Amino acid sequence: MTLLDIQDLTVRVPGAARPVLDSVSLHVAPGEVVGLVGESGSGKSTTAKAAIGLLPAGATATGAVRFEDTDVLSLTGEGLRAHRAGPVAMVHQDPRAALNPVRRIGDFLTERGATRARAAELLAAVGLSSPERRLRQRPHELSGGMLQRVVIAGALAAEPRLLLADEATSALDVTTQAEILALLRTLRADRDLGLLLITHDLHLAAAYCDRVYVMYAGRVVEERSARALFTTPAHPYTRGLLSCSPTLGTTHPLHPIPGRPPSLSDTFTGCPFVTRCGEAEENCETWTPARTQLHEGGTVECAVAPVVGRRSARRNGWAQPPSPSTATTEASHS
Ligand SMILES: Nc1ncnc2c1ncn2[C@@H]1O[C@H](COP(=O)(O)OP(=O)(O)OP(=O)(O)O)[C@@H](O)[C@H]1O
Repeated sequence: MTLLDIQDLTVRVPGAARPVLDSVSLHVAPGEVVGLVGESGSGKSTTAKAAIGLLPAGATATGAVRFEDTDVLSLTGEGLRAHRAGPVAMVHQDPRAALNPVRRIGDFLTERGATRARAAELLAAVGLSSPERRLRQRPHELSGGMLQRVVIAGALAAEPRLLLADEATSALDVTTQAEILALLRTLRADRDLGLLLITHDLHLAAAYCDRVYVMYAGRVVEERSARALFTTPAHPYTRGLLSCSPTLGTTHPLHPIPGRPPSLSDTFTGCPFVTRCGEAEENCETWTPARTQLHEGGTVECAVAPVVGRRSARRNGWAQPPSPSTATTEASHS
């Protein structure tokens, strides 16, 4: 069963030379923790917001966003409000932005439909001690980590089935970050909650998620189980992300990916990553890579990456094949 099912979602905004999202497909099942990873501007937040029917101003969308039996993109008015207030909840980076500084924590939770007793239960469920006392406190009396727990309690008030966490731990110190991520994992296990974890940190996603989608320039360039992504990353961009982010206990030098991600005014005829890729070949500038199914599950969108799981390092191929003399074409075309 799938909770959230996004199929070939393409989103365009006025004035942009290329789509913000380009044929994005993504799914989340109940009780699954799914990571969405990529540099700034790759389209992670736009993808997550599409799940609550929130598109950029003036945007046009093609493709489908389904939540259980609901066609999210066709929702309007009361139906859209009910969708956002009910089965899907979103938690952002800065908990202070979500909380009114002069209102008590109890007010924040009761405004979300919880009774006083239920509000105390929710605070206990997110690991806050002395919940009755917390209900009477104001945001400035709590630390950033405690406030993020309050915001998560507020998100749980409507018993959501999917939680979208958009850089929800990025502003916290590492210890608190680990505690909040552990809390989210506990909540998904206890409540069969689907969790979409948006982060720029691939190591963090690999540690906490079941599956991970890697986004670049509005496209999903790799989708794998977290373990496979971490041990045998297929896309040169994924490998670049792994080698430029530090991990505890390793001393190897970091290798930043050269250049910058493309802006919405940049267009490409071939692979969007070609100008930053150390493995690019001539055809990569001209031909769109095919989205290839990997044998052990998942997909990669790179023509020159070896197909993971095969004995021989054969190529994935192109959506539109270049001349037969220069590449092998055996991919399942997207
Ligand atoms: N309302 C909007 N109008 C125009 N462009 C937008 C709008 N919202 C997002 N964009 C553009 O779409 C692209 C993707 O943005 P998005 O916020 O989804 O990326 P992201 O991967 O979440 O980045 P970040 O990690 O910085 O939040 C960016 O180039 C951004 O500037």
